Amino acid sequence: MSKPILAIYYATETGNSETLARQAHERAVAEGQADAIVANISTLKPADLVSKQLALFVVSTWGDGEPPSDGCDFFYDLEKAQLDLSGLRYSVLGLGDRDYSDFNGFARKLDERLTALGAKALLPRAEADLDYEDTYNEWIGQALPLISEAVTAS
Ligand SMILES: Cc1cc2nc3c(=O)[nH]c(=O)nc-3n(C[C@H](O)[C@H](O)[C@H](O)COP(=O)(O)O)c2cc1C
Repeated sequence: MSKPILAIYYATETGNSETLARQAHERAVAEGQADAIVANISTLKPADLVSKQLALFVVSTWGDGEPPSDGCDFFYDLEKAQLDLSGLRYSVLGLGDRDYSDFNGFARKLDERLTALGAKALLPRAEADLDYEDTYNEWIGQALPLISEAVTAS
């Protein structure tokens, strides 16, 4: 199999998740993942994930535990899809607000669905509140060494 390329996807309504995903991408490139890509989740079809080996998802939650609008089509299709994602290692960072009853509901549903399709979590889902910087820094700080290890071992 070819060297894994890191793909970072974001789903956002007001841009916070995109900002963090782009920061994560810059940091990944600086730390050696030169071919890493960053993209809106709306550009992704669930079947595309079958051929991916490493992915990070930065997603917010809207409505009451729902995806932001750019994540709706992807997640609707992912819920219906019957795919073997056992070749994929991934992690989800959720952005939310603890004042909502379904805190980080979409991040949780996405994580659970990826696991149900056979994908393996590189590290547990992180759930950030409105002050998301510390949670983001801790999550990306843990994720990137694991990604480097996975690339080196492949
Ligand atoms: C109308 C509205 C609904 C929201 N619903 C939820 C929710 O159900 N659960 C949650 O954890 N956060 C909820 N949030 C908080 C957002 O997820 C949070 O502000 C996040 O940082 C937005 O990131 P984005 O700019 O990437 O969309 C909601 C915010 C608004 C304004």
